Parts: sequence; C-alpha cells; structure tokens
Amino acid sequence: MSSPVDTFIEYAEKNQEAYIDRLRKAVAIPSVSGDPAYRKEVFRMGEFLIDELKALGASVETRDPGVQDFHGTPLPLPPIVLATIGTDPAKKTVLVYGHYDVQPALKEDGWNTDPFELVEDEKHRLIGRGSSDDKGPVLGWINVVEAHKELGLELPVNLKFCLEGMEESGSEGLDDIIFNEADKYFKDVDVVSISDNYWLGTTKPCVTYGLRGVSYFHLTVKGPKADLHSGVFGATIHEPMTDLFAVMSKLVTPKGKILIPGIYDNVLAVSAEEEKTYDDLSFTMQELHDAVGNEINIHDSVKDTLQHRWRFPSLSLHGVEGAFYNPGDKTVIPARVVGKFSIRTVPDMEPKQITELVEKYVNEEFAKLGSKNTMSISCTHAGNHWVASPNHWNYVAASNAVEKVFGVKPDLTREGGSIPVTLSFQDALKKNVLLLPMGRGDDGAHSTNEKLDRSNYVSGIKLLGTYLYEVAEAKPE
Ligand SMILES: NCC(=O)N[C@@H](Cc1c[nH]cn1)C(=O)O
Ligand SMILES: [Zn+2]
Ligand SMILES: [Zn+2]
Repeated sequence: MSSPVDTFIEYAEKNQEAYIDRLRKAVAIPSVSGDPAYRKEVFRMGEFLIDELKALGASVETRDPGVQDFHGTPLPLPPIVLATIGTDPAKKTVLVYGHYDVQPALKEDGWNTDPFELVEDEKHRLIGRGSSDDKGPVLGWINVVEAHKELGLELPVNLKFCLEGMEESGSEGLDDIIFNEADKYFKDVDVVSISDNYWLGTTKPCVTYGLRGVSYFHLTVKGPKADLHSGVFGATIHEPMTDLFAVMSKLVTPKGKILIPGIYDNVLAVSAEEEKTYDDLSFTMQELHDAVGNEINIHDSVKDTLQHRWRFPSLSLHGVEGAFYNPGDKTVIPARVVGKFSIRTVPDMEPKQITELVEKYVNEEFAKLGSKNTMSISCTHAGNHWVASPNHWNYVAASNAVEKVFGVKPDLTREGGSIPVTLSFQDALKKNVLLLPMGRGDDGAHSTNEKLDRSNYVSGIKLLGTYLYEVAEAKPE
C-alpha cells in the first residue's frame, strides 16, 4: 500500500487539468494593486480565494487593513485573508503566506496574448499575469488541501493561511495586523513558509534564505501651471522634465554604481566563508542571457552577478509620471513630472538612513541646477532586507521534500527581490521563515508574457504537499 505522501503525489499528477482550470480562473481576475481603477478586482480576487478556502472546509476570517491615501484620494485596502485548516494540538502548525494582487499588465506593453487570459503554449508554459507571481503558488497550497480532502487523507500538519492583496504595492496595513495578531491568530504557528520567489535558473530547484529590502522614491518637479507649447516656451522657462533628468542621471552610473554618498557605508563585507557559498550553484551566464533575452550583462562571472543581485545594493529607475509617452511627436513641455526609482537594500543598510541620504543628495543636486522650479522627494514605501538560518529544521524539511520530488538536493539561494513581510513574520512570531519557490528564474515576473511552466506548477504542488509531511516528521532541535 502507498504511503499518504505517495498517494498525494500520484493524485496531484493525475489532476493537473483541474489545477490549471483553477489558475485560469484566478488569472482572469485582473487584481492589479497599484492601479486604483482595478481595486475592486483585487477585492474580487480576495473573495475568490475566500470561496475556494471555505469550499475546502477552512475556517476563514478577514482583517481590514484600512484605507490607503492614494495621492489624496482614499482607497479601501483589500482584506487580509486568514484561513485555518486543522487545530490538532498534537500536530505542528505551518503558516503559509502569499499574495493575490499582481503587477500591472497591458497587451500593448508587449504581451503576445491577453495578460489576463491564461494560455498554454506549445512548450507547456502557462502564460498570464500572476501565473508565477503569486497566484500559481497560492493556488498550489489550495490544491494540496483539495487533494487531501478528495483522497480522504488528513493533512499531516495544521495549516494557517495569511493572504494579502497589496504586496506589489508595499503591503500597506499588513505589518500592524501581523504584530497585533502575533499572540492571537498566529499564536500556535511553528514555522512560516512562503512561495513567492523563483529558482535561480531553469533546471534546479532551490530553497531561499535571504531577500533584499526595498526603498521606493518619488521625485516630483513642478513648474508651469499647465503643460506648455515647446515652440513658444522652450529655452525661456525652466523645464521640469529637464530638471528631473538632470537629477535622475546623478543617481546611478550605467554600470550600476550608486552615486549617493554614504550609501555603501553600512554594506556588510562578504566573508571568506560566504564566498564559498557561490561556488556550487547551478546557474550559468547563458541562463542569465536567456532570462534577459540579450547579452547585456554588466558582470562577467556568475559569482559577481549573483553577489550584485543578492549581496549589494542596486538602484533602478522605473518611470516618469506626467511625461509624454504615447506614440507620435507631441511638442509639449510637461508641467509636473514624477520620477520613480527604488533602491534594493542589503544588511546592514537601514531604511531611515537611506531616506536621509537620498533626500540630502537629491536636494543638493537640484540646488546645483539653479532652477526656479520646485522639487520634492518622498519615500513612498520601504521594507527591510531579511536573512534566515538555512540550518533550521524547517529548511531541512524543505530540502528533503525537494529531494523526494525532484531527486536532487536544492541550491541554497538568496534573492534580489523583496518580500518585506518575511522579516515582519520573523520578528513578530520569532519563528523560522522559509522561502520555497515554485517557478523558474525565467518566468518573467513583473515583465511581459509572465509564465509558469506546467511542470513547475504540478511539481510545485507536489513539493508543497511533501514539505508538509517532512515538517510533520521533523524533530525540532
Ligand atoms: N515576488 C515578490 C515581489 O515581486 N516583490 C516585489 C515587492 C515590491 C516592493 N515594491 C513594490 N513591489 C519586488 O519588487 O521585489
Ligand atoms: Zn510576489
Ligand atoms: Zn511581484
């Protein structure tokens, strides 16, 4: 007779079409948290998950994170969905976190298909916004619960869910809820597991123990009372966009060096011990080129590339609100422009200090222009970096599960992206937090044509379920 975990794995393999259907329904809800026009869709996505969880017998509660001040307009924040499956004191309790919002996506950004219609291509890639980040993984957990219900199998652990709808926009309101609920809803949690990142490359699974933080800035330059004709006013007034570009061009060099004085002062040096952790990782420059779609690498070695992704800060310029960007040749001088950039931060950089350094530098650079326009800078959201102990039994459980499902030992990785709530869980609950990714490094999260390979989705479901069995078996030190 098969063991429960083998029975589950077999069932997951056979039920892939139903899992893809569930993902199709989720992708069809354009739950873009960053655009107020889609806020009701984020709520609809929350309802979708509540219904799915209730149908599986979960006891579901919600918490209201309050109201967002969106440039002066109050916008309700989508609910934090808390769901409990099992309260057996003899079992361990695993808290699963995920997010049900997505990054914006427009067909005209360069998508080959409608971003909110899940399409499977000839390479069995499931293409659609949120397929990998983070709807596929969130549904992965739900599929694990469903498989156990259908098979009449008890889950080997108690499961708690914490699902939010604002992760892509700074997780507003979630921290307060986590700290308030630490000794209430989250009281019995033994370990936390998050599937919201990616394998390093395309072939080998990994478990992840570190993330960079992120501090996001808006740099606003204002001048005329309205947009102006460049033929009439060009070279006769200070142009906001010219000022903005002058300041933004002083933030970072084309080779990625941040020019803000003091920014590298608190970056921890890479120890000799740590250097060695880069030696056996399954990642090649070719995989980087494939994921990017071109050979535009700054660094020539895998080690340098990964250290700049995981261990050193970076500054990226994201866009300019108020700029003319449509096709055509409009001869306009935009009246108000907002340049957006973010800094990915690493141990021991501090968000408060980063903001002070940025404000000081940007103000000095603007003053040098001698412009009569006005400039303001604000940090719109900041989340800290996070590093966990990869020797904890939670990581051993995850590693064993990877070996069982994939037949290989996972790479131990850090990640360049940010999930600030990871640190909040670690600090508030004082429990180990694990990142257990489902998708591949070339999934194109946040990009056009985001995908999740069918095989990653299905093996990912098997992995999440198997991990729960390994947690149940683990002997905490
Ligand atoms: N999958 C995690 C992720 O994509 N996180 C975002 C978080 C973020 C921060 N500000 C806006 N989004 C990331 O960009 O790393
Ligand atoms: Zn995500
Ligand atoms: Zn994301």
